Amino acid sequence: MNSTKTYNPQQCADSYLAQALRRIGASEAMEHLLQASYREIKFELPLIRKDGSLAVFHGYRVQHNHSRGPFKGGIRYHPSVNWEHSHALASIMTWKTALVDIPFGGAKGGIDCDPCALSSSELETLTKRFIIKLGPLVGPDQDILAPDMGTNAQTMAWLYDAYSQGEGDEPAVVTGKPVGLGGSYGRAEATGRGVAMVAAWAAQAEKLNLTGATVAIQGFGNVGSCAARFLAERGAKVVAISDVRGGVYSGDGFDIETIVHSKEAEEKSASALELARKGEAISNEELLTLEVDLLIPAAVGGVLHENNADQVKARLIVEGGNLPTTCEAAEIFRDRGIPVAPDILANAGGVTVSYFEWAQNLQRYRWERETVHQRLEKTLKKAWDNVRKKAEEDSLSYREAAYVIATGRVKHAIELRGF
Ligand SMILES: NC(=O)C1=CN([C@@H]2O[C@H](COP(=O)(O)OP(=O)(O)OC[C@H]3O[C@@H](n4cnc5c(N)ncnc54)[C@H](OP(=O)(O)O)[C@@H]3O)[C@@H](O)[C@H]2O)C=CC1
Ligand SMILES: O=C(O)CCC(=O)C(=O)O
Repeated sequence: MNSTKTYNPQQCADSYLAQALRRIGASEAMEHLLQASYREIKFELPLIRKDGSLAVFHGYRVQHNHSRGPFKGGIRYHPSVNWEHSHALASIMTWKTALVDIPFGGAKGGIDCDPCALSSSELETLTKRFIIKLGPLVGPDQDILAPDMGTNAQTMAWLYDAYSQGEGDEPAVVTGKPVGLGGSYGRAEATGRGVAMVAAWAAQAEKLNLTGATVAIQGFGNVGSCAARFLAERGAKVVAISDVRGGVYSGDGFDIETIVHSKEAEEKSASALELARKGEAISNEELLTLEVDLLIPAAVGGVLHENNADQVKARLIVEGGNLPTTCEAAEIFRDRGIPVAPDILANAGGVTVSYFEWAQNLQRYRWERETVHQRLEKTLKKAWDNVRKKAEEDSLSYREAAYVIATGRVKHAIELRGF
């Protein structure tokens, strides 16, 4: 579905970084420092499968930068997880937390497994071993874990439990936990909620009326489905959705609430696509080039690349997923005048509410749901206003402006701390 053979997430992240550092006048030595990770951890994860066979998976955690606060970022369970992906995703966490101005650095990692092919008890064992192997390198003041692709609130509960066995009860080591176990109201849907907010502000800036605007969303997991719900609430018409198997299209728009809240979906006995039965089958590649107002890639990286960017017909792209656009495609969109709200802004709602969860855990005090929503909106709006202003003042794309702001803040923090 994408140019995975040529997609190099690290090259992509480094290229966005290098452009920004040139703009802020950083030295080559500073560029080297900001590209490199602080620490990279890789380990074997043996697992005796239900049938008695031995499987060996690999765990990764890349701690990229902690100049502005403890390392922070998600854990991904997907066969594609490797050092290269973890490093690229960790570095963009550093820029994301800096852009929304929360007191964290950046990290990422995960396990190279297909979670759908493992039983719940196998996943629990693997997850608990993962955090035990990380030992003292994680903790509420060291590195705070969170969900990403293939992981969820249950995974976070297992991580919390395993960490607390050795360290005493410590919910702040991981965010995105179930609300009944120290999780924050609003974290589960925060990323998609933030995507919808940024989409609304960007649409307004680009003179695109969101009411009745057509939307195509690639990936209908946590981020994609929540973005769909909140955009539908704002009057947009979600005409295409997809999962790993492919997509569905309906010119009339899908009833997102029904799909998301249907009994089958909750029981996970049917995919979103099976539930959207009235749709016409399309491929994931076709979804990206539909004639829509708004395109939201909310699955894997590198799906918008040099071979399809010319065919994209959307008027606005909002990056729900991480690194969905290669640097070549970003240039094509820039030349074609298609605005892109970049991942480090558009999907920063998740880590923002993770910060709120961490703060609540440290205070041992739960905030009201409304407080979380209001503070999320305030944080993202400030970041959006800064990005828009910088883009206008310096004739930059939204991504270029976001990187200039974020990298400038991290560089400043490093300089203040000293070497
Ligand atoms: N969860 C979060 O809070 C945050 C997530 N993100 C990013 O958002 C993206 C999605 O994450 P999230 O929603 O949490 O993950 P989920 O695992 O909840 O959902 C992923 C979705 O993408 C689909 N998918 C997987 N592979 C492909 C593919 N090759 N082509 C098309 N669709 C595919 C999955 O289909 P199926 O279910 O059939 O496998 C599923 O619908 C990732 O890039 C992640 O890094 C960013 C910020 C925060
Ligand atoms: O909530 C978090 O801490 C991190 C979420 C994440 O992994 C991301 O923003 O890509």
